[in-house]
Amino acid sequence: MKISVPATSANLGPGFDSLGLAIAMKNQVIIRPSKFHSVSLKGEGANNPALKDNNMFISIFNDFYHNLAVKKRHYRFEFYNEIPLSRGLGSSSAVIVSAIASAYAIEGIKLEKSKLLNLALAYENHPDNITPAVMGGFNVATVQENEVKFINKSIPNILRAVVVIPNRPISTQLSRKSLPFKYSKEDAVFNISHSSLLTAAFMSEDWRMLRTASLDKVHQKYRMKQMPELFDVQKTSLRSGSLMSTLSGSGSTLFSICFSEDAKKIEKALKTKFPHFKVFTCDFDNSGVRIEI
Ligand SMILES: Nc1ncnc2c1ncn2[C@@H]1O[C@H](COP(=O)(O)OP(=O)(O)OP(=O)(O)O)[C@@H](O)[C@H]1O
Ligand SMILES: N[C@@H](CCO)C(=O)O
Repeated sequence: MKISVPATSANLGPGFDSLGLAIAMKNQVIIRPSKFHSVSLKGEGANNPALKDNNMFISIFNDFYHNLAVKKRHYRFEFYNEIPLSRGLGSSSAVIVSAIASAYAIEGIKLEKSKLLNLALAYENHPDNITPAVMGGFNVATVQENEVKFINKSIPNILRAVVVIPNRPISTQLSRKSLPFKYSKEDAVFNISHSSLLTAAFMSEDWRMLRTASLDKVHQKYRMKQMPELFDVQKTSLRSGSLMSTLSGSGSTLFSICFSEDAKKIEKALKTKFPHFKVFTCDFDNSGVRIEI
């Protein structure tokens, strides 16, 4: 059995804890019955001992498998990870979603995507990464009475993502602590109006509106101070033709959207100016989690 889950970029500027989309970069796990439990890791995190000894996937998988399995079996888990850890590309959401989906699929129990999403919420209480990880595409989501309420839309292939991944991680937990406890009414109104405009721009495919709509006063400036070079990455991307450029999730990745024909030019400008960062262009993912039995 093979499960794959896409990387995700959350917030998209003003949509803190609410907006997110999926890109065509994924983590995959192949699970086979085996005489003993065993784990192999390739790609991102392969040299991280914590992922071998105390793997978040295995612990979440076990939470579900022990309740669902009629007859417990051993498995070999082969992980092929493209999503870097703690860089704001939804690595934790991908693990949560794939672990829950795997436990159900291995027992042959059908799991609706909406139920998977609500189960994932117990492990990550903001829905902006888990929703695109499950659904793919662009998503607006909120949580009401422990349920994710969301609207999803596919992203057309006239657009591409340009991704800049710094060589240092930022932990989501620590990054959230750097944010203010209170905001002024002006900042709240600024983000509500921009987040609404951004959502309307995605729904109506008014891509020229993204540059204005993606401005934010709630989180980016506080977080990007930890890595001031990111302000320069953002400026360079916008000057080179991006439609929008925002901190991805809690960072440290800077995420830009552009018309497909502009992607190479923007990628080149960023690579030239920031040779120590990983820069690449990428398609969007409109499918979300995939299970192949
Ligand atoms: N492939 C993986 N296998 C096992 N655990 C992982 C894997 N990827 C991430 N994790 C777990 O998730 C943690 C990273 O979560 P964190 O929320 O800080 O970053 P992120 O999800 O990449 O960023 P963001 O939420 O801003 O998009 C890691 O420290 C590790 O515990
Ligand atoms: N909305 C979350 C995304 C990262 O998990 C944040 O900004 O902290």
